[in-house]
Amino acid sequence: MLEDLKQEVYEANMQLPKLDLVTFTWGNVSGIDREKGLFVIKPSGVAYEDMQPSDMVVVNLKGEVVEGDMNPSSDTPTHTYLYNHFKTIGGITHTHSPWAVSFAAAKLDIPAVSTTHADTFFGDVPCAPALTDEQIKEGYELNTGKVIVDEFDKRHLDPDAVPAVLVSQHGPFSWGPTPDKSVYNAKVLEVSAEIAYHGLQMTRDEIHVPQYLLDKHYYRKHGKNAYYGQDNAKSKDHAAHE
Ligand SMILES: O=C(CO)[C@@H](O)[C@H](O)COP(=O)(O)O
Repeated sequence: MLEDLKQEVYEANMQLPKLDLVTFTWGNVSGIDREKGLFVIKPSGVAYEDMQPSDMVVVNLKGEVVEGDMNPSSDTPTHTYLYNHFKTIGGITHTHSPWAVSFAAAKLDIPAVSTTHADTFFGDVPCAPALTDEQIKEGYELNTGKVIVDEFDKRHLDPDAVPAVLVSQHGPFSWGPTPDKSVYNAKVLEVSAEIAYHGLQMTRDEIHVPQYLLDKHYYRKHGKNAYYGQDNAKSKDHAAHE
């Protein structure tokens, strides 16, 4: 079942060590077949060099394993929650990449301070709040997903415009239309976090990129303005400035 998707998710997971995004097994990538309502995720705790496409685990949107001999990633409840609530995404990556985790440890958003960031993320990448004791008792991974979605709802953020988040004291989750794209976004996030950290250390000045730059990059990437639909007069006005 889903052999092509297993191959695609396997190859995306193999990128994590190659891109220096993981230590040991501290990362996972999944991909979804929306028509079948099933997603594929790497097995938990298996070294990347020992992993095979056939080891990938197939999970339904209730988070139940429907095929696979190994346990799915321990972050499967979070992937499940995100696929159920962010309907446009096709792949999710989670890592413990150190620069992004440093901002998560400090409970800080990653500020948009460079075009490196703005080319991929339309604005600051939010840090979702730490889970309460009750949420942890209810189920850490499940509530990690809920905390992410609640934070995006609270900030009125479009997950396609900002395809990543930090979970306090845990680390980054990124997503995209494909597993491969979610890994790309994870790497851009890590590089952006390192740039932001150094920029913030070097000056007390305001270093956010100007809003028009975020708008411009979003327009170039999505062919529409973040705040306006295609048919809005302002978007034509905005396009005139491209
Ligand atoms: O933070 C944690 C565990 O505490 C997880 O993110 C694991 O690091 C992911 O490992 P897999 O279960 O995917 O192998």
